[in-house]
Amino acid sequence: MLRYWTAGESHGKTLLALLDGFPAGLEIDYEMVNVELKRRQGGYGRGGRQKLETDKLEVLTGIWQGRTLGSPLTLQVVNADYKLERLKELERPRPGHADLVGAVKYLGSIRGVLERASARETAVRVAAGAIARQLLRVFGIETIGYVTEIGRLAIDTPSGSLEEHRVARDQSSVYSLAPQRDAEFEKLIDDTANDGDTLGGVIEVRVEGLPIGLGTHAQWDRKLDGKIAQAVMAVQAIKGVEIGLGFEAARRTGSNVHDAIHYDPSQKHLPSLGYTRPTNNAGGLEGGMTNGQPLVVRAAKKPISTLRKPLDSIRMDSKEPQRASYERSDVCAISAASVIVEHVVAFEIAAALVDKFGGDSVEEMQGRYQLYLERAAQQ
Ligand SMILES: Cc1cc2nc3c(=O)[nH]c(=O)nc-3n(C[C@H](O)[C@H](O)[C@H](O)COP(=O)(O)O)c2cc1C
Ligand SMILES: C=C(O[C@@H]1CC(C(=O)O)=C[C@@H](OP(=O)(O)O)[C@H]1O)C(=O)O
Repeated sequence: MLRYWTAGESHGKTLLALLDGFPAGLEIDYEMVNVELKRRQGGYGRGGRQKLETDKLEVLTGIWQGRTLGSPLTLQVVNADYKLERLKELERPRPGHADLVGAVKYLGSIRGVLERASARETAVRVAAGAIARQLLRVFGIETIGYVTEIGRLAIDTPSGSLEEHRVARDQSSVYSLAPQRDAEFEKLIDDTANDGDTLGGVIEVRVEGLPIGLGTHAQWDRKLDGKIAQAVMAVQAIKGVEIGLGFEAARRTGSNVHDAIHYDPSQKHLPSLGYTRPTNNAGGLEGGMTNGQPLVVRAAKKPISTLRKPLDSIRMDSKEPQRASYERSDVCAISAASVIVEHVVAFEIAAALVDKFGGDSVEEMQGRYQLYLERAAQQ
């Protein structure tokens, strides 16, 4: 079983991720991970913190001569802005952040809660996901995440190859697939910031090259749609997850939702084994299992909670009404969230891949993967 946990506070010494169950024999590409860490730090609308940080991956355990050993991997991203001991308590909880509930629940301080609730923690989730993506690549599985909506402004997803999408996304200051519309989005973010307000948006993640049969229908907590939904929903500020048509499927009749099944023997050698679907409304998952089509996941992110023009709140000590606290903050972090969601989805796919083809090493997994494709093609 491949799984991970993270540790670390936003302004603490360091952030750690502990990956257990990662197979032996993968050569870790640090540069690829660092590119994703940098991308997560970027996107138009980020606050001052990102000028202080230059996130870099360190691997503390589980590798020898650059390759994974099959023993637990510990990933580290050090915080440049380490100042936790000097930081003061926040007196007025920010609506939408973990401040109020956390301080009540833990019978403690707002500071002690916000430090861990903060999305700074996602740096190591991206590192874990980027290493998972390197495992996926061995099996020809590729991922991308991009922004499709910011506030009320939307962009249709153009059809194109993953590679074309990557080029477009990497040219866009907001990580959309339509860099020519950046100015519109930047203006919206600037105007909102000038009003002392914040923005959220919608992200889409695509995964291509998936074989039929990752995940299972057999037990509720092993269904891959459920696992993906949990991983995505557990990203800070994500409030909705859709797979394929998602909520739109509820509004259509069955014949306008379900993807017809065709067969093309010339595609028998592909991971989709020759089964073709003229549409992909299911978003690549049926019965909690991958169906050989691209996985399409969307996530809705709420606006940032810390407002320069704060909402009503109270003082925790006296309970008298006061505006919520304000401290340095992002105005819009949807672009960063697109990187995070891509990587948490990638991790779940890698975990499902290890579940199905797992052995102790990548080489063993490859052997089992080939055997499965050969046998499944005879069904
Ligand atoms: C990439 C990213 C950056 C974020 N930056 C901020 C921020 O600067 N200020 C803030 O108040 N919330 C920020 N958030 C959102 C909070 O972390 C989040 O709302 C909070 O932890 C409460 O959790 P919940 O929204 O999931 O309920 C950010 C979220 C993400 C994904
Ligand atoms: C540090 C990151 O995001 C932080 C997420 C965050 C929050 O409350 O979630 C609050 C801000 O922290 P700070 O007060 O230090 O500026 C963001 O900058 C990061 O993504 O690397």
